[in-house]
Parts: sequence; C-alpha cells; structure tokens
Amino acid sequence: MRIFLIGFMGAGKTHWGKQVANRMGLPFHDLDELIVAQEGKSIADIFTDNGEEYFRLAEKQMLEELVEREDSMIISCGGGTPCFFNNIDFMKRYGIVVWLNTHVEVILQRLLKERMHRPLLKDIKDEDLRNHIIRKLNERRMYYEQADVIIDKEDSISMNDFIQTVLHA
Ligand SMILES: Nc1ncnc2c1ncn2[C@@H]1O[C@H](COP(=O)(O)OP(=O)(O)OP(=O)(O)O)[C@@H](O)[C@H]1O
Ligand SMILES: O=C(O)C1=C[C@@H](O)[C@@H](O)[C@H](O)C1
Ligand SMILES: [Mg+2]
Repeated sequence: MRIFLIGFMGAGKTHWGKQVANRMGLPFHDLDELIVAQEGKSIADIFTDNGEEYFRLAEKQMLEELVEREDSMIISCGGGTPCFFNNIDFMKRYGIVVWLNTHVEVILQRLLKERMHRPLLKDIKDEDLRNHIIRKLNERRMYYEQADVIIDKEDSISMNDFIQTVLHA
C-alpha cells in the first residue's frame, strides 16, 4: 500500500508521515528531504541557484523513482507536489492520496515560526502571511481536493482515527 500525504506548507505532512509510517510499520519517505539529499543543498538554495522549474522536475522524477522502487510506503510530499505536471493523477493511480486540510490559522501559526527554509514564503512579511496563505491555498485547492481522503482538523485527530480514516478510503 502506498500512501501519499499532500497539503499546504505547514499542514503537517512530514510530522504525520513519520509517525503514521512508524505505527503502521511502513517505510517513510519525504520528497523534500530526498531532493535535498540528492542535490546536496537546501530547498532554499535549490530555488535560488537552479530555479523553481528545476526543483519541480526533480520533485516529479523523485516521485516516479520512489513508486517504481517500492509498492508499500508512506510518502510525505512537498506542498506543491500535486499541483505540477500530472503528479496528482500519477499518485492516485499508484496509491491512496490523503489531503491534510489543516485550518489556515493553524498553518499560519506554524509558518510564522519556521518559514525561512520555505523559499516561497521567505519574502512575505508577517502581517501579509495570512492573506498570502489564503490566496495560495485557494489557487491550489482544485488539486488538493482530488485526494481520495480528506483529513480535516489534523491538529485534534488521534493517530488511530487518522489511520482508520485512511484505511477505510
Ligand atoms: N499535529 C501536529 N501537532 C503539533 N505540531 C505539528 C503537527 N503537525 C505539524 N506540526 C509542526 O508544524 C510544523 C510544520 O509541520 P510539517 O513540517 O510536518 O509541515 P509540512 O506539511 O511537511 O510542510 P512542507 O510542505 O513545508 O514540507 C513542524 O514544526 C511540525 O512539527
Ligand atoms: O508549497 C510549495 O510549493 C513548497 C513546499 C515545500 O514542501 C517545498 O517542496 C518547497 O518549499 C515548495
Ligand atoms: Mg514537509
């Protein structure tokens, strides 16, 4: 079983992916972490040195490589993964896609604390961040909504409920 976690930056994809994989005894992969390891530099540096297009291509290739390599795993995607190329269709074809539909205010509080390594946010002022998240989320919603499973309120759901919701998809 392949489970793909998608959602906005700060939605909790990496946080949940690691824990759910551990509990279910499945291998865990984080697309952002794999790209950082492959390129030998941070996401922020990849964006600066090579540009976003390069990153999106690396992201798509890494996704395809993983799927070819393993048929049972949890993959935490980057925030933009389902929104480029045919990635969302690809993931739905090869596994269960789960959207962490985390509330904007929860995302905002998390991103205010740690957004420097997220290149798409580094130039946004604190006071503009809420509106920026709302705008970007609205642009991306059409991709996220195609998920097989939607988890609302990930900040208050238990691990068991999370896993049961995914398994009953
Ligand atoms: N359910 C949760 N409870 C408490 N803290 C959380 C929860 N989910 C995420 N966090 C914290 O919020 C921050 C952002 O979460 P995380 O890194 O998992 O987001 P992400 O969806 O992987 O974002 P990105 O798309 O930028 O990789 C982290 O510091 C993480 O520890
Ligand atoms: O939402 C996005 O487009 C991104 C989210 C992060 O996970 C990284 O993949 C990168 O910072 C881009
Ligand atoms: Mg992440």
